[in-house]
Formats: sequence, C-alpha cells, structure tokens
Amino acid sequence: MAPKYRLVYFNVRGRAELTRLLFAAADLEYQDQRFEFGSDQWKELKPNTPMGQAPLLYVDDVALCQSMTIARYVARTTGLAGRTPIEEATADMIVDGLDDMQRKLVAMFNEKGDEKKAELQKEFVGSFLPQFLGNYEKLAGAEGFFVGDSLTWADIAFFNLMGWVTPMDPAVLGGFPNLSKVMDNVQSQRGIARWLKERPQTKM
Ligand SMILES: N[C@@H](CCC(=O)N[C@@H](CS)C(=O)NCC(=O)O)C(=O)O
Repeated sequence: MAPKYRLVYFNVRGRAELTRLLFAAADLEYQDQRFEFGSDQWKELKPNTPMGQAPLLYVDDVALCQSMTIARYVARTTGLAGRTPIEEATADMIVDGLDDMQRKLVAMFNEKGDEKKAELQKEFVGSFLPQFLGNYEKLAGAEGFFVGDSLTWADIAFFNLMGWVTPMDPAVLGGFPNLSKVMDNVQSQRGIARWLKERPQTKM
C-alpha cells in the first residue's frame, strides 16, 4: 500500500514550501496541515516531535524533521532528485549553495535597525546577488535545467528561493537567460502551475 504523507508546518511558506512544491510537481497526495505560530495545537505537538521544530513530515507513523531532509526525501521518492549518483550530487550542490543566499535574505529581513538593514540590502543587491546569480547562470544549461535535461528539485528550490528576491526587484533575472528559463520551466510544470494558482495566500 502507498504510504500516507502528512506535512505539518505553520501557515506560511517558509521552510515547508519547497516540499509542498515537490508534492505538487509529482502530483502526489499529502495532507498539508498548518498551525498558527504559538497556537495551542503547536504547543501540544512540539514536545512530541523529534527536535521540537517544524516542518515535520509524517510518512505513515515515521516522523521526519529538518526541512532539507524532508525535501530531499520527497525529491528522491518522486524521481526529482537526479537519475544517477553524480546527478544527485549536482542537484544537492545547487540546493546547498542556495543556503548562502537564504542566510543573507533571512539576516536582511530580520534586521530591525533601519541603517543596518539598508547597509545589508545594499551589499546584497549590489555585490552578493550579481556574483551569486552569475555563478548559477553558468551552472544552469541553456535549456533551463541545473541537472541533465529535465526538472529536478534543484530547479524547484531555485524557483522557490527567488520568490523572496523578485518582489524586491522583478527584473532581477533580466541579464540571466538560463536562469529565466529555469523559472519558466518550473512555473509552467503542470502540477506546480496548479499549486501556484491554488496555494493559500500567506506570508513568505
Ligand atoms: N533546521 C530546521 C529549522 C526549523 C525551524 O527553525 N523551525 C521553526 C519555524 S521556521 C520552528 O519550528 N519554530 C517553532 C518552535 O521552535 O517552537 C529546519 O530546516 O527544519
């Protein structure tokens, strides 16, 4: 019998959205259970989770935590992790590299001081981002896939993280044709296109 999947997270995109996109891409049924931050439901569940944090993915009775472990597991289960060990490692490299950008974004968004925030933004937009995207542009093929000639979780993870960046500058990928193609490939994938239309409108 096929396993039952239940994803538990807060009512935001945050650290669960990559997994939701993967389920959508594979058209794999799962329960998308959402709590409010600080809710009684979460307070009750927290002590009974492996590390006291969400997201969690329950695969039948097995509880997995750590967002990237969960996403990688779903990518493997759905054939989106790469076809060979070297393809899998290449996809992992792209995904792990995104963490550098994510840490910068989180630091910037969490910064409370106006002056410091402006300084971080200036460094991000003026220096970090062009260099980062320049590297990723070379890693994406002209067909718009980071690995081989078909969609993997690397493409989906890139698309997902760019959701934080494009609201700041919608034209940010203007000079990056391969990366623009990655974005098109992901958002036009049937299951993902449907999820993007129907997903709850929440905070990032
Ligand atoms: N490294 C973990 C971090 C998980 C994490 O920080 N989760 C936060 C929400 S984004 C959380 O569970 N906060 C509620 C709490 O700690 O009670 C992952 O990637 O899953």
